[in-house]
Amino acid sequence: MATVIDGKAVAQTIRSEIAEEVRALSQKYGKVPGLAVVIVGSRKDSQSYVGMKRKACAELGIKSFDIDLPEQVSESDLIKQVHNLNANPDVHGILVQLPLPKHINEEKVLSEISLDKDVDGFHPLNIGKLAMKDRDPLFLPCTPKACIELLSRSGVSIKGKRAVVVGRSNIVGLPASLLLLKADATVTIVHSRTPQPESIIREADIVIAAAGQPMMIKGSWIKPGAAVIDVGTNAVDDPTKKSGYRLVGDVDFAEASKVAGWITPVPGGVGPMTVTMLLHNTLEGAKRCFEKNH
Ligand SMILES: Nc1nc(=O)c2c([nH]1)NC[C@@H]1CN(c3ccc(C(=O)N[C@@H](CCC(=O)O)C(=O)O)cc3)C=[N+]21
Repeated sequence: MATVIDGKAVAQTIRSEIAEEVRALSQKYGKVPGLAVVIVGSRKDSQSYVGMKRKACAELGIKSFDIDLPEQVSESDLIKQVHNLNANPDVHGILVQLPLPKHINEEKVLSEISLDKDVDGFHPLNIGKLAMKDRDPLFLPCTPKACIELLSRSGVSIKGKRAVVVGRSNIVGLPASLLLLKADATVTIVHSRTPQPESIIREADIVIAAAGQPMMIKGSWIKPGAAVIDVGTNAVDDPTKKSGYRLVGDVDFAEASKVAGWITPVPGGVGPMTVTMLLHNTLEGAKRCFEKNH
């Protein structure tokens, strides 16, 4: 039976560490870290994620700046908001919740975020640095950073291991594979056009599942003893729930947990850690800013 990695508990531990550092900064400089969370439109999932982020800020003593824009906002008005936040000295991190409405060019908006406030790590330059040897981006993208942190806090070493990332999205699969590579794993990415992904996944000591396909990874696909990090957050219909749905990962947890050495659950695995890494990035950004101006 696998050790189930309790993402909520690890996140809580890190959150108390962050809260402690926020108190220390506030004593030393008389200022607290600030995070701007920008949301466009009213997608229910985005509203819920943004709500979690703002609530977590409040709990840790980080000041949150809430920018809520209508679905029809123009690209140039959104960029104006980003420029305002870039210029605001009380804001140390800027997050533009994705996905954006179709009429807005996502890459263009993300490129306007000041590099030293890019707490999502989505600025093309930060991603470029992530892809290069011996270059360090100012911020690591939150979900990939959450995956690595969960492995290291569970005592799973990465160096020399075979890692397979399932999915190649800009926000998870691709940066996660780059981070694993930086940590000296031998990395393979499998995706929707890979024939027989199971035969490749079976060779992995570390699996990061980020395909967005409910329970696609079966227990028989997992190498015995492997570490399985499940990034999937898929809502599936469940009439027994008051909400009418429940969240499942990309991994068939019931099967895989019998084979794996470590596994993260959904919910309660990577999700709470993603938000925590955002807060951690905000703290880092604020620290760099306070030290520079001191
Ligand atoms: N600019 C930007 N940055 C992001 O980091 C970003 C984004 N856009 N767009 C959407 C994705 C998704 N995402 C999640 C965050 C927390 C949970 C999370 O905490 N999930 C809980 C469950 C929450 C529930 O019950 O609904 C859990 O897994 O336990 C999940 C998903 C961040 N994203």
